[in-house]
Amino acid sequence: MAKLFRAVILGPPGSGKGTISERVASSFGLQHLSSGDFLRENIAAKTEAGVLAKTYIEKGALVPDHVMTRLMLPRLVEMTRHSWLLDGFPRTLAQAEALNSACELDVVISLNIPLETLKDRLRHRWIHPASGRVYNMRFNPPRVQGVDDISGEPLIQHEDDKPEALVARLRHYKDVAKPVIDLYRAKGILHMFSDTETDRIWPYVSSLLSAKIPTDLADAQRATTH
Ligand SMILES: Nc1nc2c(ncn2[C@@H]2O[C@H](COP(=O)(O)OP(=O)(O)OP(=O)(O)O)[C@@H](O)[C@H]2O)c(=O)[nH]1
Ligand SMILES: Nc1ccn([C@@H]2O[C@H](COP(=O)(O)O)[C@@H](O)[C@H]2O)c(=O)n1
Repeated sequence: MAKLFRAVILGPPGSGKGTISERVASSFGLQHLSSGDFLRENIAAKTEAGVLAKTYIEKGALVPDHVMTRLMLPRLVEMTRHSWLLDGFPRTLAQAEALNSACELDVVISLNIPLETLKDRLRHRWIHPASGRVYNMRFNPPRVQGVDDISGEPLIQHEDDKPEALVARLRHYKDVAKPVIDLYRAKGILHMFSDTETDRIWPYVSSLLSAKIPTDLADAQRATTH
């Protein structure tokens, strides 16, 4: 069986992790696990972790490391037989060390996007909660404003995308992300991408993964996901 491929995508809120992760999943057949979406699923299901996490997310704060690790690592065990791309976790050094003790990563992608670009993107982000489909009134608008293209259900904006919560998220992200980025740079697996447009970053991410993911694995993964 071809060696499985494990990757992480890092970046501040609004940097395009979800957008690029969907393209990676579609192009290379990796399973995309978004920690933010998984948290929101747990919040909606009123699980113990979800109820606790909600109190932090509403304040634009990070969920404590032990809660995130206890939530994410068992989910990764369920995905043991798949190649995957992890989005939004790890967010802190403690989370990165917990992840590193559980599995070996092949690639870490880090998105470096200007602050004003992030603010503008999140101001115009609309989401269909049930599916997690993400829209942007300037980048990928829905056919009908405020309505999900597939289900016809209403779109919402995340509370923590609102400007007052966003400033806290962005300031805090910088403080906690640096040691994580330094850790993966020291491991020699960090690949940093900087631009204001996802469409300009994507070709470089795609080339990197094409070089790193064994062809037989990519073909096998695509076959299972299409
Ligand atoms: N204008 C513009 N919007 C973009 C671009 N790339 C992504 N977006 C939009 O910007 C918003 C943020 O993109 P996401 O992919 O959700 O970013 P993220 O890093 O996953 O954000 P979090 O979930 O908050 O961590 C979404 O509404 C995207 O549709 C781009 O190149 N230009
Ligand atoms: N490792 C993480 C991941 C997420 N959070 C909290 O969830 C919110 C939404 O996450 P997105 O990836 O969709 O932005 C985020 O703002 C954090 O409050 C976390 O605490 N730790």
